[in-house]
Amino acid sequence: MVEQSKWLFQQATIDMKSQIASSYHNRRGYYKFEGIGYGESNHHDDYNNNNQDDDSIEAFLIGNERASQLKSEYFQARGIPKKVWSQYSDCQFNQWPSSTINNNNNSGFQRVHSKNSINNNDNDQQSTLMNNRDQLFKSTILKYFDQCSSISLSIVQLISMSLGYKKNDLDHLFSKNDHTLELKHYPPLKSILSQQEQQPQRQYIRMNEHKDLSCLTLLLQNKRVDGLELYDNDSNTWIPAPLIDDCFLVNTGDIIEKLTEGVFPSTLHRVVNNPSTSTQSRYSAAFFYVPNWEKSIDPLSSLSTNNNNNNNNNENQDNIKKKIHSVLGLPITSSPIDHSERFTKKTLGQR
Ligand SMILES: O=C(O)CCC(=O)C(=O)O
Ligand SMILES: [Fe+2]
Repeated sequence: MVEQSKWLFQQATIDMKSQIASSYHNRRGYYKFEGIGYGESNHHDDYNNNNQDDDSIEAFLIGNERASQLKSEYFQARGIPKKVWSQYSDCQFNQWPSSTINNNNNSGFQRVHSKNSINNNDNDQQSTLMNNRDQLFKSTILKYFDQCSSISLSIVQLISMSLGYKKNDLDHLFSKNDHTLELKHYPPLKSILSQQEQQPQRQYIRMNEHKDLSCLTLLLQNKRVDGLELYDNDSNTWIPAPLIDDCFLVNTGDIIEKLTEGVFPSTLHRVVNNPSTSTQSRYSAAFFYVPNWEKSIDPLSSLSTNNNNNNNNNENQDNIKKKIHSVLGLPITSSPIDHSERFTKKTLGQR
């Protein structure tokens, strides 16, 4: 996975990244954001700025590849024919880096990789190699997405059993695998490095403290470059999360806190710049495991009373909807909640 991140963030050119740039209508794809300290400005349009001194964090976001199925209830309720679901602006779709669409359009990606080409034959070979590289990226990421989905389901099932409920009591919430995977690249901080010469021990915040609005987050970090810190409520201190080879870090999010009525509280965390690794890039892959967008999020304990307690369910649904919308700063509408909205770049500075 880290190899795939390195390929996308380090080898793809600005042109290639801009072709898969996320937008207001489709937040999936590539974008940059300012994560340091309290800087909340987003560099949404800054992929055109190829400034080597840019300290912004780069991100690439995908969701379930079968995007149009995720909101089937929504489309059906509005009588929208299935064949046009994928064209609706409500439908987010994955954007994959592709050298094939770039081959003949003089893209930066092709230019970089054709530098050593001597003749057309070489160019063809280069294209084939690049095609294979794109496909490897896509297949690895999609496989990783699927594997994270199954691991997360197993963890949720363990949580359910640990609280005395049936193993499969929560399964229905996740039947569509409507999750989000976000790769991130924290480049070495040029601006901070110069300040560090004066204060070598000082730590800098690269992503502000926040709780994830997911059920669970599986976090993969590259070896040796740590930086994640968790807040310990007992000692009121930040504790660095040690890097353990071949292990995920599993963060609990707001939704599991709601489902378990606080038994599994949402973890407050942040990313800092470890002074000893300031000169290195940090890569992370955060998999946000969330319920299907149309599901209401009710405490597990309400399962037995669900059938005769509809008013209460609506109240719970309204409360979580208000919470999500207040975090996002979005208007409250009568549409079902799109849980994945909270991972947009708009929220990153605030989390
Ligand atoms: O990059 C990391 O290690 C953490 C990222 C994170 O907390 C998030 O994206 O919510
Ligand atoms: Fe997070």
